[in-house]
Amino acid sequence: MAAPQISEIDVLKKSLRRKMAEYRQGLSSENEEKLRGFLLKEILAQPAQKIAAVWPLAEEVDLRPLCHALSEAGRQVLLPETTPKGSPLIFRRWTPSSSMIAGRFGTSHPEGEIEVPDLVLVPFLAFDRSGYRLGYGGGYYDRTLAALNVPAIGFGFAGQQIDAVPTGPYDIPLKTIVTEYGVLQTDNPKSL
Ligand SMILES: Nc1nc2c(c(=O)[nH]1)N(C=O)[C@@H](CNc1ccc(C(=O)N[C@@H](CCC(=O)O)C(=O)O)cc1)CN2
Ligand SMILES: Nc1ncnc2c1ncn2[C@@H]1O[C@H](COP(=O)(O)OP(=O)(O)OP(=O)(O)O)[C@@H](O)[C@H]1O
Repeated sequence: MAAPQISEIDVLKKSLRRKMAEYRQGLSSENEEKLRGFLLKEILAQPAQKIAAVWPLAEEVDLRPLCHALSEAGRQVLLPETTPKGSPLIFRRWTPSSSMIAGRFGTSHPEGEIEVPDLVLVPFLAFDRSGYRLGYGGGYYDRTLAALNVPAIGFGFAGQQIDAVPTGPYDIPLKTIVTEYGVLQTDNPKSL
C-alpha cells in the first residue's frame, strides 16, 4: 500500500517541478533585496550562531549578500556540500575569503571545516500555506532536517506559492517562510 502511494506522489511532484522551474524564470528578481532584508532580520532575531545558507543555483534568490551580512554580524555561515543521493547534506564553514569548489548537480561548496548548523535556510521551487515545499527532487533537505532537528526557514518569492504541494511521508513542513512581502508563520503542528 505504502509503496505505490509514494511513487504516485513522486510522479506528481516531478511534473509540478518542471512547471514551477519554468514559471520561476519569469518571476522578477527586483524584490530580492527586500526578501534578503526580511530574511536577515528574521535570522538575527534568533539566537542561532551557525547558519546554513545556500550558494545560488540558476534563477534562485541570491543569498550571497546575506552570507556576507551574517558574517559581518558575527554569525557563522555554513554552506551545503551536495552528498551522494540518498544521504543528508553536509555543511562546511564559509567566510568571505573562501574559495568555492564545484560539486554535484552544478552546486558548489567551500573547502572549510564540516560543522553542524543550528538554523537551516531552505530553498524551494514551490511552497504552500502549511509550510510544505517542493525542492529539486533529491530529498536532500527532508533527509537533512529529519537528521538535524533544528529550526528551518524557507525562502523564495511570493509567486512560488501554490494551493497545496503534494506531500509524501518524508516531507517536513517549514514553520517559517520568508518572501519579498515579509515573514509567513505557517500553522502546521508538524513543522520544525
Ligand atoms: N542553491 C542550492 N543549493 C543546494 C540545493 C538547492 O536547492 N539550492 N539543494 C537542494 O536540495 C541541494 C542540491 N540538490 C540538488 C538536487 C538535484 C539537482 C538537479 O539538478 N537535479 C537534476 C536531476 C538529477 C538526476 O538525474 O537525478 C535535474 O533536476 O535536472 C540539483 C540540486 C544542496 N544545495
Ligand atoms: N528522510 C527520508 N528518508 C527516505 N527517503 C526520503 C526521505 N526524504 C525524502 N525521501 C525520498 O526522496 C525522494 C525525493 O524527495 P522529494 O521529492 O520530497 O524531494 P524534494 O523535497 O523536492 O528535494 P530537496 O529536499 O532536495 O529539495 C522521494 O522519493 C522521497 O520519498
